[in-house]
Amino acid sequence: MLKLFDYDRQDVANLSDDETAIAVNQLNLRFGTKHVLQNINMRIPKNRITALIGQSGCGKSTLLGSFNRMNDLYPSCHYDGEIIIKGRNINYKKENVSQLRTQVGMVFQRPNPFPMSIYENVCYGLRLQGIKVRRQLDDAAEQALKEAALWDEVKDRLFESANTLSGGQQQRLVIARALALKPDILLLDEPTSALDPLTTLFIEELMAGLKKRCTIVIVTHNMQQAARVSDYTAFLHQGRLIEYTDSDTLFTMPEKKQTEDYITGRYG
Ligand SMILES: Nc1ncnc2c1ncn2[C@@H]1O[C@H](COP(=O)(O)OP(=O)(O)OP(=O)(O)O)[C@@H](O)[C@H]1O
Repeated sequence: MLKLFDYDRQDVANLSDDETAIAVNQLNLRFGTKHVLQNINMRIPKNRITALIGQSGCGKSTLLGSFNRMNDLYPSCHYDGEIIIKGRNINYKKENVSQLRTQVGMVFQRPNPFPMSIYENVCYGLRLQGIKVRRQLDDAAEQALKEAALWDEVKDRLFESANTLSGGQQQRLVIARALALKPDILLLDEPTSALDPLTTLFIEELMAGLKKRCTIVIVTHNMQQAARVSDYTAFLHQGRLIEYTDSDTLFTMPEKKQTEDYITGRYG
């Protein structure tokens, strides 16, 4: 299978702190009495793409949302264990969650541009940070739109409503909005499942380029996509991390029978 990007294969079981973007230690998460993530331990490497795969309901999105405390939005959610990002345990009660979410950006399945212009969408987070200087906003918007491979398509219509863009353009706009804040980590929750195959490939190529500047974690139901774009893949089953290794090994020589059953389509 053709990989979009070559990489030096690292052993994710033995990453040093310097090589690690996210270290998860003994993470347990419950919604009410439902134990959704069970004793998760993993290290996600910096500047690589890591895919989370598994059957519907196995906890992929919940694990992804743990990396920027999205699950805090649900009052029934309780968790313990550590998630270390840049030396800080982000599960610490006093963590500054809005600052965390600028460092750890998130893009969802359905493109969700705000009902405002293309330009204002990209500048939204910067304005919240208090940046007012027009030149600074212009430069940041241009850079983020270029990084999201959207600049050429929108540079002459920056002040039109974001709703006039196609679905694929809207998803790249949402990526640009996150990139404008210079995140260290980008979380993508099924970012292409609402897009056509060509647009999907375009976004996959974009991801391969983006990992030079940030760490990417992606939830996907599409195993071809995981095999194509990710350097590492974690397979979850009923809230447990069953197998986590480089994607070539996971998709060609999985160690666990449950992984093999899933990737060969025997269940899920
Ligand atoms: N806010 C919530 N309140 C209660 N239960 C929840 C909540 N969010 C998720 N769950 C439950 O937690 C479990 C894991 O859900 P999650 O969305 O993480 O799975 P997933 O693997 O991402 O599934 P899918 O592939 O279908 O999106 C499911 O049983 C789900 O019903």
